[in-house]
Amino acid sequence: MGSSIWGSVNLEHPATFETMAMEPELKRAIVEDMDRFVKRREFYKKVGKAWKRGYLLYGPPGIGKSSLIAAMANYLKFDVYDLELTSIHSNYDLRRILLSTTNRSILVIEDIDCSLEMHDRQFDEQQQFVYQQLSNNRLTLSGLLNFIDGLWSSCGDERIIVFTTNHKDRLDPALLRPGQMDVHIHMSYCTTSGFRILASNYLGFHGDDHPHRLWGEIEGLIESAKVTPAEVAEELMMNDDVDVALDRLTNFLKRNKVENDETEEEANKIENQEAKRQKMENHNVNKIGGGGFGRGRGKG
Ligand SMILES: Nc1ncnc2c1ncn2[C@@H]1O[C@H](COP(=O)(O)OP(=O)(O)OP(=O)(O)O)[C@@H](O)[C@H]1O
Repeated sequence: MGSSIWGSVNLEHPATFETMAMEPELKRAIVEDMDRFVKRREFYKKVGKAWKRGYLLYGPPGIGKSSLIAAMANYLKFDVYDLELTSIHSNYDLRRILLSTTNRSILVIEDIDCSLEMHDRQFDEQQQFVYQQLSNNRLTLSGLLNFIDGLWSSCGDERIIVFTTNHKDRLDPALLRPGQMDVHIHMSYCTTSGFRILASNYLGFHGDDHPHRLWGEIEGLIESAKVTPAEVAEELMMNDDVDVALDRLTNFLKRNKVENDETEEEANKIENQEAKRQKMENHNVNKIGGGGFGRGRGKG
C-alpha cells in the first residue's frame, strides 16, 4: 500500500468483533459468513466464479461501518484497500489500481450513494467530477462491479469487496440485485448490548459485575434516544471517572429522547392534519359529484 491512489487506511485500527457495539446475532452471522467464504476455494473453482464476496454496509454516519471493516480485516488477517473513486480518471486507471491490490484483501468503496445518478442534485463539485468521469467511460457503479468481477475471475483469489452507504434507498436498484452484493448488513443505533460493550471499551466498566446506580436508567433510555455508537463513545471518553462519564451520557440520552419525542409529535401532528385535509377534500369531491356535474344532467 502507501500509494496515493489509495485513501487513508488505518492498518492499526484496533476494532475486533469483541469491541464492536452490534447485536451479537449479527456479529455471529457475519463471522460465520466469512468463515464459510474462506473455506470455499474448491466450490468457487467448481462453479467457475470469482472467489469473492460482496458486503453492503448501510446505516447512518457514526454507526461503525469503518470500524466493522477493520474488525473484518483483523479477523481474517486481510489487507484493506480503500478505493478512492476520485482517483479514477479512466478504465485504464481503474484496471491499474485494481491490479495493484493483493489476494486476501478487502476492497472498500465508501459512500457509494454519492457517486450515483444525479437525481438528488446534492453533489459537490468533486462528486460531480467523479460522476462525469464514470459516465464518460460509460461506467456506472454496477458496471464497476462487473469490471471488478471480470478482472478478479482471471487473477484474484479470496477477495472481499465492501460498499458503504448512509442511504441504501438512494442506490441504483441494479446494485441491489442478487449477485452484486451478497450480504446486506443493516447497522442500527446503539442498543443495550452495544452500550455494555462501549462501557467496557472506554471505561473498562462491566455493569453486570458492579451494578452502577445509573445503569438501569441508561439501559432504559438508550434505544429510544436513537444515538450512534460513535456518539455514545464520545460521551464516555470525556472523563475517566465512571460516575462522571455515565452521568454525562445519561444527560445526553435524556436530551436526545426529548428531541426525538418532540420530532415524533410534530410528525404525527402533520400526518393528522394531512389526513384531515384529505378527508375534507374527499368529502367535498363527493358532495360536488352528488350535486349534479354528472353527464347528461344539463338542460341542453
Ligand atoms: N459500532 C461500533 N462499535 C464500537 N465502536 C464504535 C462503533 N461505531 C463507532 N465506534 C467508535 O466511535 C469512533 C468514532 O466513530 P466513527 O464515526 O469514526 O465510526 P465509523 O466506524 O467511522 O462509523 P461510520 O463509518 O458508520 O461513519 C470509532 O473510531 C469507534 O472507535
